[in-house]
Amino acid sequence: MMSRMMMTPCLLEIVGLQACIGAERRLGPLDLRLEVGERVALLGPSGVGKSTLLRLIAAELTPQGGQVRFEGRDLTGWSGAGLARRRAVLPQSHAVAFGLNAELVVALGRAALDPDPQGADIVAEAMAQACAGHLLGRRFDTLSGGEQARVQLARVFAQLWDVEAGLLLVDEPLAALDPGLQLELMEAITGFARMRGHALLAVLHDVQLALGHFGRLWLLGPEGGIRDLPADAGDERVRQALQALYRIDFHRVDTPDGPALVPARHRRSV
Ligand SMILES: Nc1ncnc2c1ncn2[C@@H]1O[C@H](COP(=O)(O)OP(=O)(O)OP(=O)(O)O)[C@@H](O)[C@H]1O
Repeated sequence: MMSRMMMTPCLLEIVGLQACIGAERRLGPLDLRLEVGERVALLGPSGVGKSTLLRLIAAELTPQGGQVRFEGRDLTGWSGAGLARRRAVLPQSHAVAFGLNAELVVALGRAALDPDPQGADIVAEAMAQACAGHLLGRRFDTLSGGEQARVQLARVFAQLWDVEAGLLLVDEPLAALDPGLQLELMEAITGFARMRGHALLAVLHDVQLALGHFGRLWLLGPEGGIRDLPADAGDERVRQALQALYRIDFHRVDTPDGPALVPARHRRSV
């Protein structure tokens, strides 16, 4: 793996990226790198600009300054179809045409790809992998929030099903799910990415999921800068940085799964 990563150019390179956040705040300038197969959780307080950054990386927004390079090429040099073959985006909210059934929504993930006789099988397998196999034939707009989230996850799985070393961008993919399903889908997402060598960048609010399933944390603060730290609950720098970010204390506790950071009941005074 190491020799492959040394030979492969950086998957995603963010150089001096700047953007507006609402009317008054700015994001950046940011300099960040994501290598092939890496897993990074993007954390920060609500409204700080996480989705905005993800949309800049997805080429859905244009920066005010700087560059996002994907596979060595500025995003402005990619066609929509070219990007769709190499990276998939799961946004925080989805608008879906009235009346589509679940497998049609999943098949939309492959709409920009060449026609494939295996397409229907891939859709069914992607739904199974996203714990949505039982929703085949159901109308999307009759599904619960958690069921819709699984179908949308299956859509991005279908898009990158037969791609290697691509990029998966997901924005709060587990927000509408119960704790058991959160864990199951977190493992489905990381397992899917690991098997194909995809890099994964996920906006999350759950610190424990971020620490347990990712290699690095990008901590986005209200001043528009990012701290890049290992996703290691045993690292005191991580505890300190999370405390400053969310303005709460975190207790470090030992669990059978290793160290964990648990929010304290009192608010931090400074
Ligand atoms: N289209 C838009 N027009 C105006 N303001 C916007 C727009 N999109 C986002 N914003 C503002 O930019 C700021 C950052 O929004 P963003 O969705 O990136 O934050 P976030 O960190 O992802 O938040 P959350 O954790 O609550 O999802 C917010 O104040 C938001 O109101």
